[in-house]
Formats: sequence, structure tokens, C-alpha cells
Amino acid sequence: MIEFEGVSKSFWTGVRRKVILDRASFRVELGNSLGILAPNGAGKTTIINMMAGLEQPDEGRIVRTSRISFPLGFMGGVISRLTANENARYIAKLYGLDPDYVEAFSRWLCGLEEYFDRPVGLYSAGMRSRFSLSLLLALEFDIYLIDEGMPATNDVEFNRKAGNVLRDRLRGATVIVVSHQPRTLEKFCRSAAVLRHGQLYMFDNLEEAKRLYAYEA
Ligand SMILES: Nc1ncnc2c1ncn2[C@@H]1O[C@H](COP(=O)(O)OP(=O)(O)OP(=O)(O)O)[C@@H](O)[C@H]1O
Repeated sequence: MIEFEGVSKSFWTGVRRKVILDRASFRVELGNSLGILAPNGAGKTTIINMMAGLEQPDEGRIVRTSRISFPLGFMGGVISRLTANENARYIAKLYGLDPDYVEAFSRWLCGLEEYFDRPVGLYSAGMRSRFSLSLLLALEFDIYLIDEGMPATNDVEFNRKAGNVLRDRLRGATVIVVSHQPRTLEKFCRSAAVLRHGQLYMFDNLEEAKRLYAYEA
């Protein structure tokens, strides 16, 4: 479970205060995947980062009682001067997992071949995305955070392989997806919310959320 209790967050733009969330309270239970619909710039990445603990609220608190993933596509935990192999083993230890397993799994999935043993700083953006997704899928979480704006790869073979593993993982897991497209949420979510001007409107199903989103668009 993850719960927001009276969470507020805003940024100073240099001219005015941009409100991302204004005293938002909601809870995501295990088994009830949530999709958050919001237009560009409304604060999707900021909310996902707060859920992951990468950004702090200005006010209120976030309670987590489950294993929450880092956002899909997030590279912040990866050290550029280390190889993928060294990063995978280091992160496995941080999460209390078997480094041999995490190394073998991510080496197999990302298909970087000899580059798996070269520093991550040498990788292209696509190679970094492949490594980061492989690492996420090597670890097990209860709640997966997906930011639609995540870096993607156009490697067909990798996308097929990773897509299969992802579907498998998500079958038993709870997902929180933020997107500006209702279509992205259809794949994953049972309940949905719309974020507008700092308010999060929660709905029991995606259809109702889509109606408000379309009305306000
Ligand atoms: N550290 C910061 N300082 C000032 N403004 C910020 C900061 N971080 C984000 N913002 C602003 O807050 C707003 C929300 O940003 P965020 O990246 O969360 O939006 P988003 O909904 O994910 O956007 P997009 O759909 O374009 O990816 C944007 O206007 C952004 O410029």
C-alpha cells in the first residue's frame, strides 16, 4: 500500500508558484492498479518521483508499506563509471538479493553483450534504457511505478523480450502509471485519477476518469 496524506507540492517558476498537488490524500492498495491522467507539464513525473521517494513533498506525508520500485526508465541509481555488471551486483546487494542472479538475469535480458562489462558512461541512450529496464525487471517489487515519458528503445528484439517479462511481472503486481493518454492506462489499470491544477480526482474506473479528462481537455 502507498498512501498520500495531505500532500502538497509546488515549484517557483521564477514568476509564480506552480502548484503540482494541493493537499492531496489518496491510497493505492495492492491489487488495485491506478492510472493517473494529466496533460503535459501538470506534474506526472513529480508525483511518480515523490512515490519513489526521489522527491519530498512540501507538506503532508507519504506512507509506504510495500516494496515500491524506482520509476521505470530511471537511471539515477546507476553509476556511470562502473560497468553494468558492477552496477547490477551493487544494486542487488542494496536490495538484499542474490548478486549472481541479478547479474545473470539483467545480462540475459538487456543483450548488451561485451558492453555489459564496459562502463555505463559509454552507452548510448537506448543502451542505458535497456540496462535500466533489465535491472528493474531483475528485482521484485509489489508496486511498479511507470512514467509514460520514460526513455524508450526501438530495439525490436529487446522490446519483445522485455515486454514478455514485464507482462509476466505485472500480472501479480500493482502498477501506478502516469500518462497524458487514456490508451496507455487501458492496458494496466483498474482505477483511475485525473490531475488538474493541483487537484487529484479519483474514480473507480477508467471510463469515468476519461469523461472528465475529455471534458476538461
Ligand atoms: N525543480 C523544479 N523547479 C522548478 N520547476 C519545476 C521543477 N521540477 C519540475 N518543475 C515544473 O513543474 C511542472 C511539472 O513537471 P513534471 O515534469 O512533473 O510534469 P509532467 O506532467 O511529467 O510533464 P511532461 O508530460 O511534459 O513530461 C513543469 O512545469 C516543470 O517545468
